[in-house]
Amino acid sequence: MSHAWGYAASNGPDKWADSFPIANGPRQSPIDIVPGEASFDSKLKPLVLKYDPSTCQEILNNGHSFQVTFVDDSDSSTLKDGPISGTYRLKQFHFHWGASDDKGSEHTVAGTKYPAELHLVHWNTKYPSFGEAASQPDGLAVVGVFLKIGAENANLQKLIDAFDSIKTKGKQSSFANFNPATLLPGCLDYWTYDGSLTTPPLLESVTWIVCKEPISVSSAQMGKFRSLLFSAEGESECCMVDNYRPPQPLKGRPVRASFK
Ligand SMILES: NS(=O)(=O)c1nnc(N(Cc2cn(-c3ccccc3)nn2)Cc2cn([C@@H]3O[C@H](CO)[C@@H](O)[C@H](O)[C@H]3O)nn2)s1
Ligand SMILES: [Zn+2]
Repeated sequence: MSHAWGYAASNGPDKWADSFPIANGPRQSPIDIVPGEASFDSKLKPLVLKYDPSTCQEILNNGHSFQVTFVDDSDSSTLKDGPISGTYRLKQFHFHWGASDDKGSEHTVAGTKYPAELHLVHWNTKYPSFGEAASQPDGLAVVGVFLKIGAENANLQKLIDAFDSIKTKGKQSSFANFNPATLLPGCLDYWTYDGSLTTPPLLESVTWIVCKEPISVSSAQMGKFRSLLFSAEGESECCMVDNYRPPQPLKGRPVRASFK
C-alpha cells in the first residue's frame, strides 16, 4: 500500500501495518475501556482546559475527517494538569463517526460503540513544534469525548453549518471565534492511558484522556456528518463514514480513572 491510507477495505486499518509497522506496536490506540478494570488514581488532577475562541482559524476537509485548526504560536488555548505535567497547546480538533448510529467511536466502553467521538489534539510545549512533539513519548495529549444520540446540539450545529464549504477533500474555509469548550461535557471525569495517534503515522506519543460523560448529538445531525465526502471535487463521490480505527490490544497497559 502506498502512503494513501484510508478506511476502505483496500487501504483501511487492517492494511496500515504494511506501510506503518508501528501499527502492531506496544501502545496503539484506540482501546476498549473496561470500567471495572480501570484503577482509580487519587493523584490524578482535574483537567484544566483554557480555550481562547480568537485562536480558532479554519475548518477543513482533510480527506479523512473534518478538522478545526487553531493558531498555536502562544499559550492562548491550552490543556494542563489532569494526568500530564507542563502545558500542552491545542492544535486542532476533529471527529470520527460511523455509517449508522450504532458505530463510529474509536474508543469503546465495555464493548459499547458510540455514534461518534471528538478528539481535541494538544502538543507539549517543552518541544518546539507539533511535529517535534509528535515523535516524543510525552509529546501529545488528546482529549476524547463521546457523542451520544439525543437532543440536537446547538454548538455542533455551528460546525455543521460550515459543511457546505468543505464538502470535498482539500476544501477549507475560515472559521472564527468558535469556543471548543462548548463541546465538552459538564462532568470532566476521565480515563487515561498511554497510547498513539489513531491514524497514520500512528506515532506512540499520545497521553489519552477519554471523558466518561458523552455530549449529545441528534440523529439528523449525524446524517449531516455523513454528507461530507472522502473524495475530492470531480472524483467519484465517496461518503465520509466509518472513519474510525477499531480497538487495539491493550498489551498490559494500565488504564487509570480520575473518579471512583
Ligand atoms: N485521531 S488522533 O489520534 O487524534 C490523530 N491522528 N492524527 C492526527 N494528526 C495528524 C498527524 C500527522 N502527524 C505527523 C507527525 C509527524 C510527521 C508526519 C505527520 N502527526 N499527527 C494531527 C495533526 C497533525 N497536523 C499537522 O502535522 C504536521 C506534521 O507534524 C505539522 O507540520 C502541521 O503543523 C500540523 O498541522 N495537523 N493535525 S491527530
Ligand atoms: Zn482522532
